Amino acid sequence: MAAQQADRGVDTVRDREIGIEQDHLDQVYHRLEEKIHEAEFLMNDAAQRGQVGTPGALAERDAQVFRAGIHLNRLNNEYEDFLFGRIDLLTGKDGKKGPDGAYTSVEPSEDAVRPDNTAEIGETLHIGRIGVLDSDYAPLVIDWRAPAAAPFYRSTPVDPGRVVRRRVIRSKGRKVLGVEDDLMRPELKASLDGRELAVIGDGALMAALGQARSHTMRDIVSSIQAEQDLVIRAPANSVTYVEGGPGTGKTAVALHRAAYLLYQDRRRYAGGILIVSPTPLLVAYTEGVLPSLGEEGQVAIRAVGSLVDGAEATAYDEPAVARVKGSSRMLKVLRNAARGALELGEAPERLRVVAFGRRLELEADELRRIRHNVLGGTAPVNLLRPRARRLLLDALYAKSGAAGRHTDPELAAELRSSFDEDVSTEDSFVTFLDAWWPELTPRRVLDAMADEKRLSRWARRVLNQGEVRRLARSLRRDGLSVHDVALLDELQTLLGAPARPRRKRELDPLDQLTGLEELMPVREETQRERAERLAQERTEYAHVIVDEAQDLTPMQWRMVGRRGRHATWTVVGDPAQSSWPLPDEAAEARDEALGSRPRRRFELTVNYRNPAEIAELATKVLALAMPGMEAPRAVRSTGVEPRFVAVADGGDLMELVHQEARRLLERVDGTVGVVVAMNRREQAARRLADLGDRVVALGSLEAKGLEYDATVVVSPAEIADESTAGLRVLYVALTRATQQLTVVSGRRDEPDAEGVPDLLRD
Ligand SMILES: Nc1ncnc2c1ncn2[C@@H]1O[C@H](COP(=O)(O)OP(=O)(O)OP(=O)(O)O)[C@@H](O)[C@H]1O
Repeated sequence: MAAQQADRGVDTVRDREIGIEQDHLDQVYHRLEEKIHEAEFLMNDAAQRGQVGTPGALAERDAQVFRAGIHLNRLNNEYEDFLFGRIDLLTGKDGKKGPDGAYTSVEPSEDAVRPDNTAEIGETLHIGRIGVLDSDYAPLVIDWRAPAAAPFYRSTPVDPGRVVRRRVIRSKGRKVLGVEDDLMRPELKASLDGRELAVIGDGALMAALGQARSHTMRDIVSSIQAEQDLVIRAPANSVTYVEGGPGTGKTAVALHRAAYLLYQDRRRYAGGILIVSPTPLLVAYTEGVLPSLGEEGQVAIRAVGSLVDGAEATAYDEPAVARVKGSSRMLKVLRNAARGALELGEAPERLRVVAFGRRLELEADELRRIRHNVLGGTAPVNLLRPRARRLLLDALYAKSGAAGRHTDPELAAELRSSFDEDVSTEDSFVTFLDAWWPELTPRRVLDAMADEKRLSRWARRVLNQGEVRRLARSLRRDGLSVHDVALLDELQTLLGAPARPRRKRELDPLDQLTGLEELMPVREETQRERAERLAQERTEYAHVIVDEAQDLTPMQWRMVGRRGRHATWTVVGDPAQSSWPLPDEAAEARDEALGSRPRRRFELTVNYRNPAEIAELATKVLALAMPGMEAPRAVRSTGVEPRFVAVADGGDLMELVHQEARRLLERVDGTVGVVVAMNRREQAARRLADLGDRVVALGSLEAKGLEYDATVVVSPAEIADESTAGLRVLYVALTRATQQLTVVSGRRDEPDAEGVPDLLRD
């Protein structure tokens, strides 16, 4: 107690500054409560006068209620930092104000700084998750995405603009917990309200980076760095292409960009942003970030194995199979399969009908010719069925001898149409057509490819016998693999949509009255259901964000490309982390998906995740995997070197892994990830289950994009030897930890006396 009091005494400046921010936050909440009362009043008023109001007036009123409701919702969610930033600015060059009530000038006026290097703060802005105006329309909080908030992220001591002090405010619910300041113009003696500007703390970024990790990603809204901000706010009219090493914030930036785009042009992007993520684990890890930025239900985050309706693929193929399934060579095989699968209908050899009192027959070779003729173009197979039906009728009619019976065209046409009607309603014809030109589904064709003989025919001169055998075998397995999903999507295009019964939509009577189902917070369930329905029905998006883009195979690029044919794009990735072995082929498919839109390239260069000690070790693998490629610069160091342990002769590798995971659990507060080669993941999960849910066992391909306080990387050699891209996969595994890394080696790793495996020695 005494110590606490002493601390308080020392910290009077800090306390005073926290008090100032607390007063401001109180004002913000007070204002929001006022808005909510206003909204409630309006709501009652609207209810009372609902009978006489026009739908338009009701909509406007309800929209206001909705906006107030959203504020309330967000406040009630007790975000740790509803209000998180503040900038103190010099007076601007001109006196113009933007729509958010802040001055627009980026540069200080000429007389903002006096010759003796003193200055007055001309404007103070608070930055938060949403904008709030006071009753005189002066800004109490600026939305982080508004132009006026950009200097909070962009200003640096080298290029400070008008910013003198940049402050990060930490709060929980309605209580301000702390402040951290950065001075952008340390040479100035600036004052505010007659008092010298105080500077507290030593940087919010480091505080954020040092925090323990949980199973969900946090937003970085209070500490976005300048090079990241450039990407987040890049204009959306083209392709924003971002490369950066592990931990440079690519995923974080991609998610914040989605929120930014919605803020910029909600009408255009609402419900129409798709984020493609490599694994369901990464989806689960990241999906809380957008709600924490106030964006819920507007953006679809999908794993690449769940992009096709109804598919939830999580299984991985062995590398040799994945390599075939992902390759654009599959395109030819699938084309052949989509057409060849017509034989699955098992139609009789001949078609026999009776018309105009005569038996008419088409023989096998005639039928073959007709089918060949119908399939001549590139149209989807299912959509060719009417044409097939017509050509069959033509051939039968020709045989009937009726063609020359009338010279009068009208009579001839009448005869023909009565022939067509007779024949096409005849049971034998209907049954034959169903079997001869069956309606095909992608799943049915994919299943048909599991037959090795058939597949070998469809893959002639494209795949070799070994590839055919492995591919057919993998398709005989139960359930879909991640790579199968792109094949299904391709088949869907080749076959054309089968006629789907339209899903019945339950109508809410209020929806019909006002069209406000999106706006009413009280019917949140309906809103979410609607978003879900829209997401399911949607096949194209206004903006597509691809995370870990280096991993998309050519076939996956085609699938993703189809969802953004008219979209603008943000593509983030790191070639050094690619698990796809043929980068040139993927680049070609990517370029096709992105089309000829101009590209704006960005590079992220700072590693915010790994301490320098871990980054340095990973760089050794980078040098082997991608000689000449530069690693990002680690922003901090912990003084804790990676640890190496090797299993003793006759020892049990998983036992040692268990021991090491337990050791790390005691050393960190958050999560421990154990990364093993793919074929060990079930074994590892079983063995580590007793350590509780802070420990996660992962196959090497599942580690993509994730991070943990500490990681155990098990047998680098096993991971590196898994596939031809194995070294890059190992690089991913080694770059997941924010604090500590342990490398466990088996015999195959040829560890030296210190336990350092061959692959990680100098
Ligand atoms: N400006 C920032 N402020 C605070 N934390 C940050 C910032 N930028 C990145 N981080 C943190 O660094 C970590 C890595 O970020 P992220 O996962 O987005 O990187 P990445 O480039 O996608 O990495 P990888 O390529 O390895 O998947 C995350 O914990 C993220 O929150």
